[in-house]
Amino acid sequence: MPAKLELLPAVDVRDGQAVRLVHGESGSETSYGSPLQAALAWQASGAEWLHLVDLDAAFGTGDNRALIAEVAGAMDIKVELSGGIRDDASLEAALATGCRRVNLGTAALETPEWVAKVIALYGDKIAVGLDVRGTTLRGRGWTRDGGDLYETLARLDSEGCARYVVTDIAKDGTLTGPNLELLRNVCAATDKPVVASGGVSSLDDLRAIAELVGQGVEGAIVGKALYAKAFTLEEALEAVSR
Ligand SMILES: O=C(O)c1ccccc1NCC(=O)[C@H](O)[C@H](O)COP(=O)(O)O
Repeated sequence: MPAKLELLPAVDVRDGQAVRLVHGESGSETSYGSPLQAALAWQASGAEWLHLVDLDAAFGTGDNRALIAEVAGAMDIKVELSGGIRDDASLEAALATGCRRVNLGTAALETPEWVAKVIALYGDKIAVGLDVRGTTLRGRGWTRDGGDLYETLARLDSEGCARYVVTDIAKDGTLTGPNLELLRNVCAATDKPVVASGGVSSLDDLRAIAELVGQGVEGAIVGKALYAKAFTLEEALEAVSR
């Protein structure tokens, strides 16, 4: 029997606040208060993972490094850390938070040699975020084109990348449902586990993603739907339990 789908509630941090964006666009923020309170609430609701994003570091508008370290340090659950991790210093700071793994995005597009090096050094502590519009990757906080999804995926696979976090930017923060076709296509192109991100709006969306576990989907990140109270995390965990 395939494993159950892992759920990763999201805490995206901008200017010290937990926020959700629409299509990842800077300026489209809705604020949801303290990132630490949000993370503690997801943990108390039974989450096994937290997806924690430093949006300022992703956009190059500063960083929330101290706050991110405080939130990650307060968690008993596994943390996946994303946003602006592009060189040795930012990677070391991210790993020093005690997070279970980091997502590299822009670096995989702009400094492939460095990414190959850290994949070899850190193994499954490194995931790569494949953030796409259509099949074109986007970097620098999703603001710049960065090449073809499937060419980059083949390169990263050949370098031993352990896992991919796949986001359809057109869906992200919109509550319009995940891009299941994209997930199926990426799973068909790699043997490595895939974490789905962007667009989850309902328990049925989560059940539909869970149907793809046998094809290689390991987890689903859920942001806006939880903050908008479309369902509770407890309901979501129950919906994907087997
Ligand atoms: O992860 C990043 O580095 C990032 C960079 C720029 C804009 C957004 C970014 N991440 C957003 C997320 O990871 C969301 O939390 C996630 O896709 C949840 O989406 P949704 O369920 O649609 O709110």
